[in-house]
Amino acid sequence: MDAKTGIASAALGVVVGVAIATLAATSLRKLRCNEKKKVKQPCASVQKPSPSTACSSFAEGKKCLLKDPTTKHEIRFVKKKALTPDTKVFRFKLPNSDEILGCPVGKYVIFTAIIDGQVRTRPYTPISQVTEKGYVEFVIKIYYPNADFPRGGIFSQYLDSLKKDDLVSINGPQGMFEYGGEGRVIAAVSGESSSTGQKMRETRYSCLGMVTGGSGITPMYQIIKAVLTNPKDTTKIVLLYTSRDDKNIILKRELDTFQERYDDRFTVHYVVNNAAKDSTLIEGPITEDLIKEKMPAAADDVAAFISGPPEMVNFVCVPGIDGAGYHQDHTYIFWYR
Ligand SMILES: Cc1cc2nc3c(=O)[nH]c(=O)nc-3n(C[C@H](O)[C@H](O)[C@H](O)COP(=O)(O)OP(=O)(O)OC[C@H]3O[C@@H](n4cnc5c(N)ncnc54)[C@H](O)[C@@H]3O)c2cc1C
Repeated sequence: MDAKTGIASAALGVVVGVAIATLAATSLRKLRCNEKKKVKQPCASVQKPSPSTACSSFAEGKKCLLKDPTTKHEIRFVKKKALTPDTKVFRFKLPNSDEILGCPVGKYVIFTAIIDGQVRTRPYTPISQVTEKGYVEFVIKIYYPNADFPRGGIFSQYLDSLKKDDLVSINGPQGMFEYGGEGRVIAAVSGESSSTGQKMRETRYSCLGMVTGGSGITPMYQIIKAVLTNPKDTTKIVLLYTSRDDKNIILKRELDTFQERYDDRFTVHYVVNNAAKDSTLIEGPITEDLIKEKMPAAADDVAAFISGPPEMVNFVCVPGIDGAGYHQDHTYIFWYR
């Protein structure tokens, strides 16, 4: 498969891709990931045996709900809290209080529900710590009806209508790669899912450059949290995050707190398409040039992570990261659709 078109994900046609090529550079950034001299292949890709399924790579003896990617489990809706005008944190209880979900950092689960008599499925990315017992949280954007979309989003509105103690069905984990801690990215070779026990490639990075937009922040946030809250993890992160306007920046408070607390390791650049008059943020739209300017300089120990709406991913992020010189082996795309 063409690296730039991504990789077809197994069960539900969720397309995740790995992209990019060639050389280039970057310019001024607050956080510099490449202060050390660039060394050829400092963290070269290492072929490793499959980390097998679900919990094994991070749970160490913990009891997991998700043991194989296709089995469905019911989780119970507990509560939700608004983050922005159309985004909420949803909290669900796992069947047993002594078990963890079993979804590695960077992966997602599939929700299934019967809505208006039809079986519907959608992927969502947990944002709670992977070691959290008894519950799981998701940040979900609700697509409310508007003039352009009179029905709005089917599944997100269904989730928004859940009452306390309602059950929803999930299965997983799904996804092409996971963040294994201390800079390690574990990716399936040849586009196969790691959940199938396929051959894996593990690469260690000292820096992650992330480009994302809207609810595409969820996998990035989970990785950022995993990196920064692990005292053994010294990986640096630069996040370029685009939103509709100043009020619709999902998880901004949490990201700002991370930046204050870990300013030597984490930098976030917010880009807003309709900036408020007094906005101090970068005025959008996000462009290839902005990506080249803000991303860490490409190197073998620097990875590019991309997620967001497909138009942004395809027409801005991929060309931008490509132009910044990231090699396809070091570029990981969560393809939202
Ligand atoms: C791997 C992966 C992980 C994901 N993780 C998350 C996550 O953690 N959190 C999250 O919120 N989403 C996530 N998504 C997106 C999610 O799966 C759904 O696509 C999303 O919730 C929309 O589903 P829906 O059924 O509500 O909309 P649909 O009914 O599928 O609507 C289809 C499309 O219509 C358009 N639309 C409808 N109403 C509006 C509106 N009011 N304004 C603008 N456009 C509109 C949108 O383009 C929308 O995507 C993820 C997607 C992928 C592929």
